[in-house]
Amino acid sequence: MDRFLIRGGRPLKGQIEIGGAKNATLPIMAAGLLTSEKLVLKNVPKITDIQTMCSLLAQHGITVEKDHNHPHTLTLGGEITNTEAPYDIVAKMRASILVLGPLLARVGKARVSLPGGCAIGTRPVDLHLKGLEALGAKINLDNGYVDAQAPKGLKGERIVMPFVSVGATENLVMAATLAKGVTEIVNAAREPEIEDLIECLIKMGAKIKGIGTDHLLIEGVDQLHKATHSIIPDRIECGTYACAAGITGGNLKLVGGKLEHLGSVARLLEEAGVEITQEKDGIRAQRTGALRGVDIMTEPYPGFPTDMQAQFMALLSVAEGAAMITESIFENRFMHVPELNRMGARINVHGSSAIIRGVHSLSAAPVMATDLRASFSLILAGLAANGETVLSRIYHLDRGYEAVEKKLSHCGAQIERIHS
Ligand SMILES: CC(=O)N[C@H]1[C@@H](OP(=O)(O)OP(=O)(O)OC[C@H]2O[C@@H](n3ccc(=O)[nH]c3=O)[C@H](O)[C@@H]2O)O[C@H](CO)[C@@H](O)[C@@H]1O
Ligand SMILES: C=C(OP(=O)(O)O)C(=O)O
Repeated sequence: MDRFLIRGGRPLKGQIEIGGAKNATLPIMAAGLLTSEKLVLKNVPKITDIQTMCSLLAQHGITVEKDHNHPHTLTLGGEITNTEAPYDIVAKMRASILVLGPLLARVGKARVSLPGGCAIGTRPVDLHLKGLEALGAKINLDNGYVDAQAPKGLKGERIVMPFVSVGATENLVMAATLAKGVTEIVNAAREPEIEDLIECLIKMGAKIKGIGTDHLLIEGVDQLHKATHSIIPDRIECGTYACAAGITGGNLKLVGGKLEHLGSVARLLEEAGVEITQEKDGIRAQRTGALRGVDIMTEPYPGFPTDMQAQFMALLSVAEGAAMITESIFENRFMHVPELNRMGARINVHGSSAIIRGVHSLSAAPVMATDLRASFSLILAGLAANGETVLSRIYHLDRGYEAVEKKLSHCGAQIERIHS
């Protein structure tokens, strides 16, 4: 298992290219199941979650062509020959559940392994299943699989989501594109990644109104067709590197980053002492003075994203004063706390809130990654700490961040991947 060796204490300066958003690419690749015509995707990040989605689509009969001259372009196409999403692939990546809606809509059946929980929470998929049932699917759970059937096709319906779910909204929007009649989704998630999915579906011929709002109207069509789409920049990768500039007292240009997608992350970075400015081709993140403690609550977009919580906690661990982070989305997303504390942070967890008392400096230690964003919070701590930090289990990180060591080294960090 690979590890990172980080020698901290150097301010990061320079430019980092922000890649395409993982959480937009995954549902958009699943949307490739909605047509047999070619879907050309540009700005696709080179990360292991995308490889996993390629394997899953291949399992369903979809070919995924890579373009060696354009390593961030994928072309999807072909007929669905198999409707089973097996446990061994779904267990690697929960977003595999996103093939359920498209398979049902296109061929009227799907058998998808239940994803189960993961390090950050139990993460049920009941809203996905109830929504698809409302569209007319018959769903049974057997032997750990969702067995879904809609032999006569899906039918548009009004669905009121009891709370906001990104994945359920995506599954239902995709399913509704080929349903008969109109589907209305009330209290839909409105993350930029959902807007990107909808933009792509519209290019494929879908009829969707309400883009960017929590109220979507989808008029089903008979079929979708070929399209070319470029994935939006990853706002979480962008926010993560902005935290790297902040925690090291550096100055980074985040090429391709979009302020409009950062939303409350930009405001809270500013309040914490990291200046964020939109430039012509990206965002500049620069620490201008001391870091200050700020209080944060994770919420659905446009609120503060749970996917930035761990990285912000690392930043606040060396800020002046106290801060409180409340995690309202996932019940177990503080696994990085004991590891940060082993590096000298002073963080106490009380239920869904963590109190962070800022310390003057962190010290290097061997630490272990527990999930994707927790991994990066430990890299941030390692970049700020004195001495050598060794971060193990970085396969979590490789799920969602492309070429981390290259991007950071280019800006003056000392970080090395140790293969073992
Ligand atoms: C691939 C992808 O895009 N992943 C993102 C997506 O995950 P994901 O789509 O899994 O997250 P959801 O928005 O669905 O989850 C939000 C909350 O709702 C709960 N829930 C969800 C569905 C359901 O059927 N029942 C239920 O109870 C979840 O357990 C969680 O507590 O949004 C999360 C919240 O912004 C992000 O952290 C993930 O990075
Ligand atoms: C939690 C995340 O991803 P996933 O939903 O794929 O586990 C994430 O991107 O931080």
